[in-house]
Amino acid sequence: MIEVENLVKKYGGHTAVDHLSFHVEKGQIYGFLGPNGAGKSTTMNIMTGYLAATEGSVKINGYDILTNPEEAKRCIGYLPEFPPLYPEMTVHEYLKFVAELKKISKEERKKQIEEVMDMTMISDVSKRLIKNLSKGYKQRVGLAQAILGYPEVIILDEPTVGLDPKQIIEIRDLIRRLGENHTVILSSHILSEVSAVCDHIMIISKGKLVASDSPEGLQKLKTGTADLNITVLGNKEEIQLVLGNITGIKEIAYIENEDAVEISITTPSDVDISREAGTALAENELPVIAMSRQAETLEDIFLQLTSSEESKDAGRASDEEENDTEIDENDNKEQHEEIKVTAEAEEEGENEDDGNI
Ligand SMILES: Nc1ncnc2c1ncn2[C@@H]1O[C@H](COP(=O)(O)OP(=O)(O)OP(=O)(O)O)[C@@H](O)[C@H]1O
Repeated sequence: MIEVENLVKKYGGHTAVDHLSFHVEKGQIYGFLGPNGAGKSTTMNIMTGYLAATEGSVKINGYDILTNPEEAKRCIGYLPEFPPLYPEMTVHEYLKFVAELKKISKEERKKQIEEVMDMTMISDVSKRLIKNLSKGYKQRVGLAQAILGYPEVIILDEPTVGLDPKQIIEIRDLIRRLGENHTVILSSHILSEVSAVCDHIMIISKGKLVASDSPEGLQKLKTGTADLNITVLGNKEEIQLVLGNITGIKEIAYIENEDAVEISITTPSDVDISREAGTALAENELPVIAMSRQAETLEDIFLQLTSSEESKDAGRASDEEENDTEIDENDNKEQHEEIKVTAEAEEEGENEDDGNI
């Protein structure tokens, strides 16, 4: 359904997307996960035809986004990180305008606008000016415009960013429902977000794909170990003798302080020796003054896969600003022109301007 091959995007001297390849199959929810600056928005902007790639290709249902943009774009609904909303329009006017841009037939338009407003729960604000809506409602309007025309693929860039917990749950539910009839790709820098809704997770770091699997498959990347840290009053030799009788320890290290010893123990994640170790040390009059156990989580895997790249990213923004090119503006030109041509959206209904929602 979507084939991304060897995608590269360079901003001046900086490579934001670095030979990225992946395929997206029909009818699944995909999560594009990566820390800030990993290249998620850039990739989505290229996939949706907002931005030109430096190298590589994107095919949507067999249509190349560069050479067959109209056919390819018809298959996609896109909610960018900053949705192109028109603050002076009412919600209904805006959706009507988008429906026209998407060339939805006049007969279909009214029905579809009502359906998407219903799905995104914005019918009650249809006559409000967009500028007076809260962030959560604006996001829903952005989603509604992406769904209009019922494209096969819906691409959502950080759809829950800036929303409150209740709104996040509502948007997640909506994404799950969308996943029943559409292929959905969403980006996020929060692991819990993608694991909550996605069938498949692609982890991107510094423009490269570092993992691609189901949430269950990613669990298998765990090293399968747990760390137990114990601080004991006593001497190292005595402690070594006591702990030497306990089975299940993979690795053990001791740091001697003045009158205490800090012990770091690694065990398989399904082996918990904390009770046995605590009891044995106490029975041998070796008081335990601190103990903590930590099993590896999916977060740890995400951090391991991405953190080595992150420090290199620090401070890059300023260099990039200097090197920035005009490419983006030119890429967006086509869209702006398209909007200008059809910007005579008809007035409909009253512009109720009665406060924030
Ligand atoms: N127009 C631009 N000019 C120069 N550098 C850019 C431009 N747009 C993005 N970048 C850089 O490219 C890299 C990838 O940015 P991108 O916005 O795609 O990342 P992201 O994963 O979506 O991050 P975020 O979650 O913060 O939006 C970053 O280092 C960013 O600073």
